[in-house]
Amino acid sequence: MSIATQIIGVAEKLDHFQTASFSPYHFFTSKQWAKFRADTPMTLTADEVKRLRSMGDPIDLDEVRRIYLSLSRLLSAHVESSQLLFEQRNRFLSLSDVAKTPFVIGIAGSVAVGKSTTARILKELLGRWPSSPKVDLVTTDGFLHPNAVLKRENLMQRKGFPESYDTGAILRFLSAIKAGLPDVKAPSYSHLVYDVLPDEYKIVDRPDILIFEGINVLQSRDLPADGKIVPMVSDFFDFSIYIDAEETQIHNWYVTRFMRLRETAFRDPNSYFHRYVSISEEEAVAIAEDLWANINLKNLRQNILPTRPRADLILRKGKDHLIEQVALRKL
Ligand SMILES: Nc1ncnc2c1ncn2[C@@H]1O[C@H](COP(=O)(O)OP(=O)(O)O)[C@@H](O)[C@H]1O
Ligand SMILES: CC(C)(COP(=O)(O)O)[C@@H](O)C(=O)NCCC(=O)O
Repeated sequence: MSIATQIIGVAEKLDHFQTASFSPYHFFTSKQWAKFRADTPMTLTADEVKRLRSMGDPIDLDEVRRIYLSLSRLLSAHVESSQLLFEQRNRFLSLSDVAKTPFVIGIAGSVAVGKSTTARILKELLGRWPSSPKVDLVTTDGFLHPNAVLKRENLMQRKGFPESYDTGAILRFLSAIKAGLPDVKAPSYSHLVYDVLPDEYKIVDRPDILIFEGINVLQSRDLPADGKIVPMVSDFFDFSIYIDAEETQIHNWYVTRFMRLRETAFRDPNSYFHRYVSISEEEAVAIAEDLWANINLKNLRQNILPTRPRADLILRKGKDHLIEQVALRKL
């Protein structure tokens, strides 16, 4: 057999591993996925969905019915079984008065892919299941280093890259949450001023579920030279979701959103991007293209997309932010 034929043979075998039977995931079309909602009642109204969606995301009640009812039903099954396991373990170990720890769901994906909308819809839906009346949502942008630090370290062009976050603070926050501590503080970020808000915190007080959303939540860490084992953010997750879409789609959503923000949020004189209101449309598109190509796309390719295989569930979007395929990790 020639070397070329052998190489093709190996390539075909590798390709075979990518097919469904060798994949660690079950794949569903959105139509198949929609059937799993069974008789889950729709607990949101069209107006609530409008209020929860981010700018430019056309999600409506049909999409919630198609995708999110099945998802909230599946997640609530996971929450209930982990609560049951918690009780059984306490009985087994004769432990009493053990603080209940929140079920933590991580949501990852590119800038502008629509993580915030998914997180807010899930928060509302999950909060209406009897097993999880209290659901909190925290985004990782609050854990970014303040602009003053990023400027000093020459990292303003690396906002969103692993080194722009205070990973130690994220790990301390999640450790406190998983220890069942009351009144844990999460720092806040403002997209308007494009910076962390000093002395503004969200208090997370022993929710049933914590949704932790951000581009970086499935990232691993380099092993430190001293050989000490450091936990990863995802070590604290009970379930993780990656929101996925073609690079060209996300690029389009990012630039379109930037141009719409120019008509709205950027008009506020406090907006970090206020100076882009008075420039020409062509110049503004060029700024958005530059931010996309030099920061967010690089980050997507280098640090975000490589984490996709670590997710328990991958929601794959097509055009108009509509979910076309759902991949669920086999148990
Ligand atoms: N410059 C900005 N000014 C105001 N709001 C913004 C700005 N950039 C992003 N946002 C809003 O912040 C939220 C988070 O955006 P992003 O981090 O890109 O994640 P995603 O689009 O995946 O939710 C979205 O609701 C978005 O509309
Ligand atoms: C703040 C972000 C890094 C998103 O962070 P996340 O909420 O995912 O932690 C992102 O919105 C951002 O500001 N990126 C830098 C380039 C830009 O201005 O688009």
